[in-house]
Formats: sequence, structure tokens, C-alpha cells
Amino acid sequence: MKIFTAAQIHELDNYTITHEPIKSIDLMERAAKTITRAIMDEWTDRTPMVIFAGPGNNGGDSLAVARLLAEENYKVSVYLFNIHNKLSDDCAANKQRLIDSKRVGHFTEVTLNFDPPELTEDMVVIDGLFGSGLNKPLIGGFASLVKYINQCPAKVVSIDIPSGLMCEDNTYNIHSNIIRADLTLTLQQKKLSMMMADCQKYIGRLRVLDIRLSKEYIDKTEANCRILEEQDVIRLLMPRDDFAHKGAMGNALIIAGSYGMAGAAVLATRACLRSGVGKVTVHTPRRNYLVMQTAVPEAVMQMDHEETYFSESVDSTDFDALGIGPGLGLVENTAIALIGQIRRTSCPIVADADALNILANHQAWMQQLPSGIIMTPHPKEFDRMAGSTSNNDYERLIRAQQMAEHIKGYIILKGHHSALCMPDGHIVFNATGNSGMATAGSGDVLTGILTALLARGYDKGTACQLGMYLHGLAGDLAAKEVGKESLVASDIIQFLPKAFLKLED
Ligand SMILES: NC(=O)C1=CN([C@@H]2O[C@H](COP(=O)(O)OP(=O)(O)OC[C@H]3O[C@@H](n4cnc5c(N)ncnc54)[C@H](O)[C@@H]3O)[C@@H](O)[C@H]2O)[C@@H](O)CC1
Ligand SMILES: Nc1ncnc2c1ncn2[C@@H]1O[C@H](COP(=O)(O)OP(=O)(O)O)[C@@H](O)[C@H]1O
Ligand SMILES: [K+]
Repeated sequence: MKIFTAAQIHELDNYTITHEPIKSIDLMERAAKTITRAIMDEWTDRTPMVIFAGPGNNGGDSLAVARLLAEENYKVSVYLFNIHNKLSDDCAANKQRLIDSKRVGHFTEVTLNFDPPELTEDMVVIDGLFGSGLNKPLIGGFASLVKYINQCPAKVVSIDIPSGLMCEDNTYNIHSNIIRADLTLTLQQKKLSMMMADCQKYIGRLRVLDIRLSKEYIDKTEANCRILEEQDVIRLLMPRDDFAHKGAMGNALIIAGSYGMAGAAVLATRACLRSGVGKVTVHTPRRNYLVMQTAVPEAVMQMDHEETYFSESVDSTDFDALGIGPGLGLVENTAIALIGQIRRTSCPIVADADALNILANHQAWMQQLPSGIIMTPHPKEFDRMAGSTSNNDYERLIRAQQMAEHIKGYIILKGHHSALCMPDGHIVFNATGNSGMATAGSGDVLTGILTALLARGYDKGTACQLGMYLHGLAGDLAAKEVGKESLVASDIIQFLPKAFLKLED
């Protein structure tokens, strides 16, 4: 699914109106019918509905919804906020339709003072104050109304987007003046702010409603951000040749683990082996030998000279991909070995965990990264690499996007919706995965998967997309079996086969 900007959404509406063609008021009616059905799915006609409508088309939508609900025998009260005595054409038309229908129990047009109604637990508030046309934070009377709604015990449903929330950048927004919805019914496409963890408290549960906006526009319009879907990923899969032999299926090198963190190396190596690669070699400190040999008998061991840490870069000419970082530790000799390794490696590199922490500690090295490097930071690792803490998730995402462009590399900013920032500025969000994966070692598994896919011959952008999707999918399949609470990183590896099978089906 493409994520369009507010400006593109406006164009999409207009394109639909001129090319379908359909009158804008009829398009609003179509949207309102879809929204009404979604509300009726959730609440019966015994639930009193209180609708707050704004002066624009979001208000128009909600007035039409009020009329349609009233026609379905819901008890409906409506407050239309027309402070500046200026309604959009379709909002004004829907105000008239609502009055003409005579079905709505209570209708107040607020032009000056507003005496708020009592909102009780059994009611549902429908928030149609502002949608994608919001262009500045809410203040004054609207801000007071938002605060009033937010402190009421009723359930709140936002039409299109919680009023007060911007579609993209909320850095300078006034957070207390944004509706906190229980359910958001967004029209046609998700908005960028809906992908951000720190905006979830406003959005609540999210449903995307298809209001049949122009498919032609959606298909032909380039979007900078998109959400990865199963059909995209299935197209990326490479078939496995019947005559394949291990030499042609990729040779992966994993450099991971230090004394006390052999587990990270085990997880990355196991995940790598489960992701289609021909051969995996793991380079790790001597003391990890027994652990590794026992835990991952399929892997070739290459022991470091040092007992407890990675100390010297190794020849990687025979390898097709390198995964480096899980459990590496931060001692200075390891740092020097790491940068040496990055410099002498010509195959694709995935850098994760301590590899990223080391780079963050040596900012000069950040400027010398080879183009095409893949880095998989979680938010804290990213902030360390960026040398500054981001105030919010949007700001961090934009920094990651800029960094990926600057270093001409790939950055997977990990989270509930991991964001792959590509060297050309595009951002791909992952939609698989669940909170059960918020457990130690999950990231090491991703490193292993990515390394395998690169070694197997997938190009970098493809490996990143396929890798994060498979990782989340395996986590979702694991969660179904073991539950989110009990899920551990090894479960993700255990369910990788089923994740592959699901995509190959
Ligand atoms: N145009 C269309 O064909 C469709 C539009 N739809 C609805 O229309 C919405 C967008 O409608 P609009 O573009 O009219 O925008 P909104 O309804 O979000 O509001 C726009 C109005 O609010 C004012 N405004 C913006 N920020 C403000 C602030 N902080 N304080 C006070 N006033 C502020 C603007 O000047 C403008 O008059 C969507 O979210 C969706 O709900 C749907 O009906 C689908 C079809
Ligand atoms: N709530 C969540 N929803 C979806 N995926 C998650 C969630 N929490 C964590 N993950 C995934 O799990 C992995 C965690 O990686 P990371 O933080 O590096 O863990 P570790 O360092 O313990 O290996 C990431 O790929 C992330 O996307
Ligand atoms: K709204």
C-alpha cells in the first residue's frame, strides 16, 4: 500500500471526482456510507451517537454519517462547529440534507458559545472535526473541545484521522490538542503518522476503509513511502533450481559473539542456515568453540586468535555476504578489527548491534562506510549513530532517510513497523511482526536472515524487504503457537520454515 502525503490525498480526491467522474457530494456520500457500515459493525442502534462536525469536508463526512445512522434508527446528536460562518460546499450541502431528513434527534450549529453536552460511558463520540485538511495545530475553542472529548468516558471514533493529528509531521504539534480515538476509520490509504509508534495513542485501533478512490491515480502516482504487502514479497522470491548445489546457493560469513554473548552468534547463524543459504561460516572467539559447534553443527567454525573477543579482520574474498555485529562487544581491539573488516570486505555487509554501537563511538568512521552497507539499528542504536536523540519517531525516520541517502546505504530502523530507508530516499514499512518479538535476540535473527538472503544472491533492496517481512511473519506464526508472552528469539527461527512455506504456497 502506498502512503500518500496530504497533498497527494487531496489530488487523489480531485482526480476521482473528474475522472470517474463523480460529483464531490456523491463521493462524500459513498465515503459516508462506508464509514456508517463500519460504525454499525461495531455498535448497535442502542448506542447513543454524538457527532462533532468541523467546517470542512471531514465535517461534511460526519454530517452525512449522522444522517445515515439516524436513518438506521440510531439516536443521534450533532454539533456542527461553524465559528467563522464558512463551511465547505459539501459540508453546507450535508448540513441541509441533515436538517431536511428530520431524523436527527438533536442538531446544534455552534457559531459562538458552546455548551458541551454530557458525554457518558454508554455513548460513542464521532470525531469529524478535521481530517487531512488540517494545516496547523488546533488552538482556542477547538483545543478546548478536544480536551473535553479526551477526558470523557465515551468511546471515540475518528473519521479519517484523529482531529488535530497531522498526516505527516507532528513535531511542532500541540499534543494535548489532538483527539485520542479508540478507533480510527481512515479513508482509502494509511497516512504516514499512522505508522509511527508515538502516534498510536491518538489513533487507537485502525481500520482502512475502501471508498473506491481512483485506482488509476493510485497506480500511476509515485509515493515516497509504502507498506510492504504479501503480494509484493511473493514477487521477490527467487525459485530454487532443481539442480542447485550448496556452492551455488551462497556462502555466508557471520562475525559475531564475544565471551558471554555466544548466544547472539548462535541465533544469527541458525537463522542464516534456515534462510536458504548454501554454506555458513561463523567467525567467533576461541572460547565459543564448543558452544557453537554443539548448537549449530551445520556451520563451519572459524576461530579468532583471541579467547574472548573478535580481534582481527579476516579474509572475506570467498564469501558472498557478511553479517557482523551481534554480541560482538565494544572493546577497542574489536572496534579496530571491525573497521578493518568493513574496509577489506567487498561483498554485501549487514552491520547490526555492537557493530553499530562501535561505529557510533567512532563518528569519523561513520563517514567512511562503503556504499551499499546495510545497517539494522533499533531506535536507540540509531540515535547513537546519528549522534543525537530524536524528539519523536517522525524526526528519527527523516534522519534515517537522510543518512541512508548520504551514505548511499540501507538502514532498517527496527520497530513495530520497521522502516527500510533506501539510498534513493524511498521508505518501505514492514507490516509483519508483533510485540512478542520484543525479546532479546530477535534482532540477531534478522541479521542472520538478511545475511543469508544476500549470500543467496538477492540484491540489497530485495534482501532487506524480503528479510524483514519473513522475520516478522515467522514471529507472527510463532506467536500463534506459543503466544506473545512466551515467545523467545529461537521461536522465530523455528518458524522460519513455515514463513517460507506460506510465501511459496
Ligand atoms: N474531497 C473529497 O472528495 C473527499 C474528502 N473526504 C473528507 O475530507 C477531508 C478533508 O477535507 P478538507 O480538505 O475540507 O479538510 P478538513 O475537513 O480537514 O478541514 C479543512 C478546513 O479546516 C481549516 N483548518 C485547517 N487547520 C485548522 C486549524 N488548526 N484550526 C481551524 N481550522 C483549520 C481549513 O482552513 C479548512 O477550512 C478528509 O479527511 C475526509 O474526511 C471524504 O469525504 C472523501 C472524499
Ligand atoms: N512490538 C513489536 N512489533 C513488531 N516487531 C517487533 C516488536 N518489537 C520488536 N520487534 C522486532 O524484533 C527485532 C528486535 O531487534 P533488536 O531490538 O535489535 O533486538 P535484540 O538486540 O535483542 O536482538 C526487530 O526486528 C523488531 O522489528
Ligand atoms: K477527524
